[in-house]
Amino acid sequence: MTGAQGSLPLDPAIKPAHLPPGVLYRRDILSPDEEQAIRERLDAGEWSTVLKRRVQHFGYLYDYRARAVTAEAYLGPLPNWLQSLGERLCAEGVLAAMPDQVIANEYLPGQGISAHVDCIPCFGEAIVSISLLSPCEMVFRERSSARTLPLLLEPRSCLLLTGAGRYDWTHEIPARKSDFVGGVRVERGRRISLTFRKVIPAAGSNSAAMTQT
Ligand SMILES: O=C(O)CCC(=O)C(=O)O
Ligand SMILES: [Fe+2]
Repeated sequence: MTGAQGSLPLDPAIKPAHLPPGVLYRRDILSPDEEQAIRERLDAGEWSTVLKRRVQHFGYLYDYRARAVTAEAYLGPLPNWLQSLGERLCAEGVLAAMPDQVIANEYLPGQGISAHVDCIPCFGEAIVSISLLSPCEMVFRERSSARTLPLLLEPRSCLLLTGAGRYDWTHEIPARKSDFVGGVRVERGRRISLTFRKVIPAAGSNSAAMTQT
């Protein structure tokens, strides 16, 4: 456990019973101005098209095929703006340790990410995803049962995965153009997420039982 869990204020609208254990959700970690500044920075950078969705990797390159982060994958320190965001996550008690790897994911309406557990030997326990621009639903599935829990990720919100929510539940973003939330259809637009992780040194390849997209 990170020890950070207790200090992250839970969003009062999201009851803990509606989230897997170890998963915390918080709105408005970014201001609308910061959100736009991040979008501009990313769009000024180079989006990779190796996957169906576009991605940018910072700190370390994650090898989706080998499911590994090797020492050769080191790209250099996080750029200042991501370093500052990582420091803010630590200062606000979301993360206990500075992240050193960030992946920006872009999802156009109809795009998603299939059910997976983030690479266990590659990354530490705490994983944070910050959402930008458009809402979309994330679905958690308990690996030992058929239980599923949906969570609407709103723009500028922050999601923390630790403990069972990190290891014993998969998470996915269904590839849809809209989501039904509380009986209301919510259209998706272009969404960007920033996922913050800490690389485990000399990480090997992941176990065959895991999927990482
Ligand atoms: O887009 C997100 O919020 C989640 C991304 C994700 O699960 C991942 O990169 O492993
Ligand atoms: Fe993930």
